Amino acid sequence: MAAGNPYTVKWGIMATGGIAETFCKDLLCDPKVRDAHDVRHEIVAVASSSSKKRAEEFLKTIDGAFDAKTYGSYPELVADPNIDIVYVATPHSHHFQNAMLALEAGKHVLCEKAFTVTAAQTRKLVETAKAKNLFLMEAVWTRYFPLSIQIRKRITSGEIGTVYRTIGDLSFNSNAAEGKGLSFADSHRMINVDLAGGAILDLGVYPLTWVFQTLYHLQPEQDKEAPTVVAASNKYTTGADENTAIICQFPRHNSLGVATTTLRAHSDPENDAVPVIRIQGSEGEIQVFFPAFRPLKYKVVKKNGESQLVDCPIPGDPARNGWGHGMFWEADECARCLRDGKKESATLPWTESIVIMETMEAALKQGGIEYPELITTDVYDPKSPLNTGNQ
Ligand SMILES: NC(=O)C1=CN([C@@H]2O[C@H](COP(=O)(O)OP(=O)(O)OC[C@H]3O[C@@H](n4cnc5c(N)ncnc54)[C@H](OP(=O)(O)O)[C@@H]3O)[C@@H](O)[C@H]2O)C=CC1
Ligand SMILES: O=C1OC[C@@H](O)[C@H](O)[C@H]1O
Repeated sequence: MAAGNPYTVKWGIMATGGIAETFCKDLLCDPKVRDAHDVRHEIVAVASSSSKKRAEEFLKTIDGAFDAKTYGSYPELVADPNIDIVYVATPHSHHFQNAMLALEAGKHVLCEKAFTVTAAQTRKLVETAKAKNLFLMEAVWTRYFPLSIQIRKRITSGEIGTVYRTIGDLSFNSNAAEGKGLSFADSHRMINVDLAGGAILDLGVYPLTWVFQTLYHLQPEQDKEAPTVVAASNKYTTGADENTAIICQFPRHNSLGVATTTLRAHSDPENDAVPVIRIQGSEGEIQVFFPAFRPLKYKVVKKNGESQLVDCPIPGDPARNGWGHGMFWEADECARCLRDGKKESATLPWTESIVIMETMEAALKQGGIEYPELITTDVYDPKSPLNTGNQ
């Protein structure tokens, strides 16, 4: 690749919901605005399981990629020879079947979080990507923020000493205005068990990401250990978890992680009054501020009380009305991995995604949360209603 000639990745977008829109608007931002000069992104195809028309409307919504192909089904999308990588933006319930559909069609995959509904499904995705020599990554975008990279480096430098505990929370007060219910309709993906709803899989994955990237990811490869998991959940009337606390004990490193998530209270009701993530070491701690999925600042507090507040703003593209959400950094990681022939990201290796999924599965089990066989099976079925658009 000639110097100055950025590597181009051609994206196929699977689904046209909220996060697909946000991700695509980020892909349309000029990489140079975030000082990325070695990669660029093109949206070459979009599919809606609803209709081709929905996919066409989606291009107007993102205000770009007007020459992208539009499809009315996911199988048509994955058959498009012009796509390098598919971005799976369906509910958690669909991730396994949809990501398998793309892998089996020979496409690299970036799949939204939570990766799958069970650990066996994640293991099957990894096994398939390995067998077909394809790139696969879970879209835990927060890991690729400059803020997260700085924090990982400051821990590794020993600045806060030995880290013994990471506490994290991601919660929203979603109580209904009247009565004791939640503000979501029972059919909403947040609480609908047919869509693998619940706090753990949608929100809990973020405090767990902070627990893992500080207590697991930074350990030497040979010393990494899956945690002992103790968890408890309160269930909503739909059967999904509405309130969960997860303890991760790492005996080999004498450390403990605590991840909490609820739909009944807000992490930080006074806005920036309290840190939502605390990474606590022998010489001090690093505090990250709300929200755990898209933090814009952190504070280093030394044992003697000295502190340093660090702002990490997300750059906006003036040519795109100042838009910039922060999902472009995970997209850049995918592009660099494809350019360099890597099949997994060193920032979130397959093994780590599997261990985190095993942790969430243990929490779901201990909380008595159950999901239907259609969305928990690890048997790929191209004719599954999750792939044909009938579920
Ligand atoms: N990284 C982040 O910050 C965020 C990540 N997410 C993740 O993204 C995923 C999607 O979330 P979000 O975009 O908010 O969800 P939406 O409900 O807004 O969109 C989901 C899309 O999936 C498709 N879909 C296919 N089958 C179904 C079905 N049976 N029920 C509902 N939708 C279906 C639809 O697109 P179509 O009709 O076009 O096929 C729908 O628009 C989740 O895994 C979530 O965890 C969500 C929000 C933020
Ligand atoms: O990933 C996410 O981040 C923000 C939340 O509002 C959303 O429900 C979740 O899926």
